[in-house]
Amino acid sequence: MDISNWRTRIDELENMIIELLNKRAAYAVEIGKIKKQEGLPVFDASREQEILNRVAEKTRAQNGPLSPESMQRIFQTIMTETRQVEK
Ligand SMILES: O=C(O)C(=O)C[C@]1(C(=O)O)C=C[C@@H](O)C=C1
Repeated sequence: MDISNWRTRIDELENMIIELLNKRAAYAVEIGKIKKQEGLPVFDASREQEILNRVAEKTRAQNGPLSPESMQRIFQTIMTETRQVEK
């Protein structure tokens, strides 16, 4: 396969990732509404740590090519941005 074929595949995956990230954020918006009703803070350090641990574990099990640390950085950014839509 040539570069342009691989890029087409990447483009397709990006569309899926965008859709999934927006779906994830939409669920978080619902969590944000409940937190507001219950007077809870948006930031939940223990939940974020739990996600980061699971992300590293799953990435390790898949054997890369992304490292567990790299995947954790990606998910940390996702959660930081998600907090913004919950406000
Ligand atoms: O699970 C929650 O409580 C959320 O608000 C969602 C979420 C996330 O993006 O996964 C976002 C902010 C919190 O700090 C923890 C997790």
